[in-house]
Amino acid sequence: MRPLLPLRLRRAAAGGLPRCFGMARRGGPAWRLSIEGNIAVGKSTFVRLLGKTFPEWQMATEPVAKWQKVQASSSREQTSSSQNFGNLLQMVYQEPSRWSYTFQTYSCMSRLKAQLEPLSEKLLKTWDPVQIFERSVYSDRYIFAKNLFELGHLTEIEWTIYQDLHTFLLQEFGDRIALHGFLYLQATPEKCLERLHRRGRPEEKAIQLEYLEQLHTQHENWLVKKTTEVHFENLRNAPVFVLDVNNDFEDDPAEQEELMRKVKAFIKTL
Ligand SMILES: Nc1ncnc2c1ncn2[C@@H]1O[C@H](COP(=O)(O)OP(=O)(O)O)[C@@H](O)[C@H]1O
Ligand SMILES: Nc1nc2c(ncn2[C@H]2C[C@H](O)[C@@H](COP(=O)(O)O)O2)c(=O)[nH]1
Repeated sequence: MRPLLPLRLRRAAAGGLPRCFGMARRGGPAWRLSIEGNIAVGKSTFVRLLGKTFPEWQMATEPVAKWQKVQASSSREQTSSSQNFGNLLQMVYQEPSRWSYTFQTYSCMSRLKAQLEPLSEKLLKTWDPVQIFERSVYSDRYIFAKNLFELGHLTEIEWTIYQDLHTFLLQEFGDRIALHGFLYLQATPEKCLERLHRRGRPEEKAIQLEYLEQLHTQHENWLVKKTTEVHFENLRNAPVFVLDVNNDFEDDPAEQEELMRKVKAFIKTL
């Protein structure tokens, strides 16, 4: 593991003034936060609310549609009718032992690409730019891949190769993919199951409460209890802000305002 400067100093070295100097600035390095949380806890809904409240911020949503329709990369020569290789999300739920390694490789790559996206023109003109990511390369490993290994859907050799690849890629990309903090949307597994049923994504029909309980425990161990062994210094020290989203805030403007106020206050502490 390469030694890293504390994030504030790295931001300063990269040309932007860290907030501890108390000055807003335009176009400097952005604050980069990931929204984490269980399946159907409300991450996409929350990201939409952030987008509405802070239209100048840049949002990277989780590329679920890409996992539902895997296609060859567009950088190669393309015909107008791109070939569809299948619904990997459905495949991993139907046959987890066969498809978990493939899924984690693909999801990790898509998260890596999202975290490498440059700042948009709009964000470059913004005072105190903020980039929001729906999940991260870290939840890929410390929530999903870890859980699939513990369930026996990733073999020892697959888990070893995945971790080796993950560590290598994250070290290679270093600061370019660094995050300054995490917003953990927390709700009971029962509440998540209720919302999952309400959303009605066909691939998720067979998900049982037990799976959401396992993922809930993985989130708590990583982000709250900090008992998950992590392999990146900057991750160990990254601030985590826990937001209780058990309440139905979708139709409650006061609750929405309070949540947005908390996010702004969290960013001020970074
Ligand atoms: N706070 C909330 N209160 C009530 N319903 C919610 C809330 N957040 C999300 N939902 C609903 O729950 C379902 C899952 O939300 P979604 O944002 O897609 O979750 P995620 O992105 O975490 O998987 C959607 O039908 C959404 O409308
Ligand atoms: N096996 C994995 N499944 C994953 C991963 N990331 C997301 N998912 C699944 C969970 C949901 O069914 C769907 C979208 O997630 P939301 O929580 O946004 O609804 O994709 C993963 O890394 N591995």
